[in-house]
Amino acid sequence: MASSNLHSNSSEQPLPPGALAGAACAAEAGVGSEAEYPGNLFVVAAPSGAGKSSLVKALLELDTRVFPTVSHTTRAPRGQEKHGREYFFIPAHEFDAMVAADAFIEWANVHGNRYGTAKKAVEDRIQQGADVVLEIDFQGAMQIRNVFANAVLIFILPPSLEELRSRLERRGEDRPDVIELRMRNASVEMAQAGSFDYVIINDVFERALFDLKSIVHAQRLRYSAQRRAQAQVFHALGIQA
Ligand SMILES: Nc1ncnc2c1ncn2[C@@H]1O[C@H](COP(=O)(O)OP(=O)(O)OP(=O)(O)O)[C@@H](O)[C@H]1O
Ligand SMILES: Nc1nc2c(ncn2[C@@H]2O[C@H](COP(=O)(O)O)[C@@H](O)[C@H]2O)c(=O)[nH]1
Repeated sequence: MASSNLHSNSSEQPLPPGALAGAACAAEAGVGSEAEYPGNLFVVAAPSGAGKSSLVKALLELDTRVFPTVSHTTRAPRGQEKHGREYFFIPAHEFDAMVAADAFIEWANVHGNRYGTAKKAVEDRIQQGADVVLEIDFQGAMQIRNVFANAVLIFILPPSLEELRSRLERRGEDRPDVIELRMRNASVEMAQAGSFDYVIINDVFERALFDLKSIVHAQRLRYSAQRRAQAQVFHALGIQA
C-alpha cells in the first residue's frame, strides 16, 4: 500500500504537443484478454472542470453495481481531499517504484503531475464480473483501450470554454496560474474526443447524468452481457450461441 508521504505540487506543466505519443505505456505490459474479464470497464475523460467527477459521483450514488477506483498521484491534496479517498497521494519515488514494479494498468503525466491506475484496483473486480469506472485523462484512456479492447470510452465536454473557465473558478480549488494551465491543456485534450466511443456535453447536469446512465445501461444490454447474465432464459429459449 502507498505511504501517505506527500509530494509537493511545485509547478504544473503544460501538456507537450506529443503528450500521447510520449506517455509511458503501462499497457505494453498487457494484463490479460477480454474473455477473462466479463465485467464492463467504463473510462470517463474530460478536460479539468468539465464535470466528470461530479457526474461519476452522481452515477455511483444511483447505481451500486458500478465501482470506482482510487488512483495514485504525485499531486498534493487539495483542501478537503483525503489519502485513500480521492487519491492515494504518494511521493515521486514511490510512484517510480510502482512503475518499475509494473503495478499500473495505465499512467500518465497530467498538468505536471503523475497519475496512475493500479492493476489490482481493476482486475479483480472485472474478473468477478463487476462494472468498474475509471476517471482518468485521455492519455490513460488510450492506454486502457490497448489493454481492454471492449472498454467503453466516454468523453465529457463542457458547453463552452467560457463555462469551463467559470466552473474552474467557481470550484475555487486551484490557483489562477493552475487554472490558466488547465485551460490551455483543455484544447489539446478536447482534440482527442474523436477517439472515444461516446461524447456527453455537460451543460444541464441532470441531462448529462441521464446520458451517462444511458450508456451504462446500453452496455449491459449488449448481446454478450445479456447472454451471460440471462443464461437460463437463453437456454430455455433454445438459443445456443
Ligand atoms: N452541469 C454543470 N453545471 C454547472 N456546474 C457544474 C456542472 N457540472 C459540474 N459543475 C461544477 O463544475 C466544477 C468542476 O466539476 P468537477 O470537479 O466535477 O470537474 P472535473 O472534470 O472532475 O475536474 P478535474 O479533472 O479537475 O477533477 C465543480 O464545482 C462542479 O460542481
Ligand atoms: N491517466 C490518468 N489520469 C488520471 C488518473 N487519475 C486522475 N487523472 C486525471 O488527472 C487530471 C487532473 O486531475 P485532478 O484531480 O488533479 O484535477 C484529470 O483529468 C483526471 O481525470 C489516473 O489514474 N490516470
